[in-house]
Amino acid sequence: MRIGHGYDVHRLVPERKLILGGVEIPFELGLLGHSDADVLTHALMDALLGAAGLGDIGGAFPDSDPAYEGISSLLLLERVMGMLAGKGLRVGSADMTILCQRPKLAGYLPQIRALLAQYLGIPGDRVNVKATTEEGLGFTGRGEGVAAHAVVLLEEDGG
Ligand SMILES: Nc1ccn([C@@H]2O[C@H](COP(=O)(O)O)[C@@H](O)[C@H]2O)c(=O)n1
Ligand SMILES: C[C@@]1(CO)OP(=O)(O)OP(=O)(O)OC[C@H]1O
Repeated sequence: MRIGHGYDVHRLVPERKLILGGVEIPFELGLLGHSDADVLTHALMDALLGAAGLGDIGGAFPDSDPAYEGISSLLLLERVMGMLAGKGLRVGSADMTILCQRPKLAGYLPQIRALLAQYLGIPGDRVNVKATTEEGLGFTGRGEGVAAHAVVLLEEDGG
């Protein structure tokens, strides 16, 4: 069994979409990035790559490469899952936390969880997605950005 942790931050700005775990959330601001800036999926991919000993998303999908401009992070997650399969690894479970002052995310978490479980190839009860504010403190508290943490367990095929 292998464990991995991922963390990512993206800035909230006008005229961008707010996409978290592949789900578009209606809000007046969205996340800035080279890709779709889906901070939750980025943290998840970093946890998966970390557990597999495969580095990080910046190494796998450089933000200097125009091929990734505006790309859906779910497509990148699909590629990460292919990299894990190539090493004989599958996901056991995943737990994630989104740090976000606004908007309220509770109503979207079940949809995000179901979608990510599908991409991870595991039942929904092996995936958990939580949201918390940071009580108005720091950059997430001021609404300047959204951060996400992810922890995953990987299992070896046949293990
Ligand atoms: N953007 C957010 C942040 C939090 N929630 C939900 O509210 C609960 C309480 O949050 P605290 O930061 O006060 O602990 C939290 O457990 C989430 O369920 C949310 O929906 N959206
Ligand atoms: C996802 C990638 C893809 O180019 O771009 P960004 O959206 O800028 O996101 P970041 O979290 O900075 O990770 C780097 C890149 O891998």
